[in-house]
Amino acid sequence: MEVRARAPGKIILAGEHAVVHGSTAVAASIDLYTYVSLSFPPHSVFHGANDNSSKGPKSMSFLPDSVWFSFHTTRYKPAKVVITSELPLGSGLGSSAAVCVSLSAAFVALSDGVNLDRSHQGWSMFGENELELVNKWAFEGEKIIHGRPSGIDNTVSTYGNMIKFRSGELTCLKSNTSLKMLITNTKVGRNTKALVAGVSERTVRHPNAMASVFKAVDSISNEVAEIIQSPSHDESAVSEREEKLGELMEMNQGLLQCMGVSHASIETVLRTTLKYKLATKLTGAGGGGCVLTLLPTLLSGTLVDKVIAELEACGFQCLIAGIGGKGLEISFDSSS
Ligand SMILES: Nc1ncnc2c1ncn2[C@@H]1O[C@H](COP(=O)(O)OP(=O)(O)O)[C@@H](O)[C@H]1O
Ligand SMILES: C[C@@](O)(CCOP(=O)(O)O)CC(=O)O
Ligand SMILES: [Mg+2]
Repeated sequence: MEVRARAPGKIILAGEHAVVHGSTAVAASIDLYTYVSLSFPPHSVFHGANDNSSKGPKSMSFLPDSVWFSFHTTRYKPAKVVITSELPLGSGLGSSAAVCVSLSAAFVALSDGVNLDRSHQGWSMFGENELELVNKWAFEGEKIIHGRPSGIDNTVSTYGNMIKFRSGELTCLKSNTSLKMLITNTKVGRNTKALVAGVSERTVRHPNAMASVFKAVDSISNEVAEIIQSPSHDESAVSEREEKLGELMEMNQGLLQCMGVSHASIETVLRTTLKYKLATKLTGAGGGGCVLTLLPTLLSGTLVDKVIAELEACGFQCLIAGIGGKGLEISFDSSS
């Protein structure tokens, strides 16, 4: 029996870092995935606890009040885990959450006591209870990688869509029109754990100033969420909405700079896109990594190509991903 799980990456439209300190943030899943395959080789032999020749869970059960697996320690069975990812790692697109979500999902799918139709062909979704369970486990995994995660990345990777998130509470945002974002990967490596710790240290040094920054970000995120959900029936309403969103992205970027998480490479992307009057902000932890540029609906394809060419000439990598799609999915293969 093999189970495959796939979980998407994400972009944060507003509120990264501040969300760790209780502010609202807005995020959307993107159509780039991390895949986990978990299989038990056929005819594998169970080993006793004192037999060190093979390690791995025979079966798992969930303790309702805890958020991690309970392994049966008396007997072991070898398992093979293969992880592949379409996401660049450590770039702000939530690869850490995607690997935690997909890995947790694979374990949940094969654990005892979970009622699933394992004969179903192709990708399928978990029920509400399983999603909640996976999200909790993935949050525990994010704690190992991020140190102090807000939970927004694992939540949007689990549930997909576009979400508003604050202190563990998520609201699904319903948008009538699509948003188009250019994602520029500066290819400057960085580490979320270190950047999140840096913001916390600055908060200790300047508690009042930082509280005001986080409050401003909270207002920005709430306004972004409102705009995303506002009806925009005609062209002028769409343009007005895009102008407001662009302005809020620029304001958010200014506040991220206040938090100390921008970078020379991010500033280069900002300057380049500003020449085309396009709004840009970093996404994720910053310090390099990926940057978002809002592409207005009426912007010509030629102009988009020109911006991309100029950014790529700086050594950056550009992509346009589908946003707000599906979250976690699983599939079973009983023949293997
Ligand atoms: N496919 C993967 N396989 C193994 N580890 C991974 C994978 N994807 C992410 N990680 C872990 O997550 C880290 C990157 O997470 P992070 O710094 O939070 O950036 P981001 O989540 O934006 O990609 C990697 O250094 C690695 O430890
Ligand atoms: C900076 C932060 O808001 C998002 C981090 O995202 P990423 O790991 O850079 O993809 C941290 C968090 O919310 O846990
Ligand atoms: Mg991460």
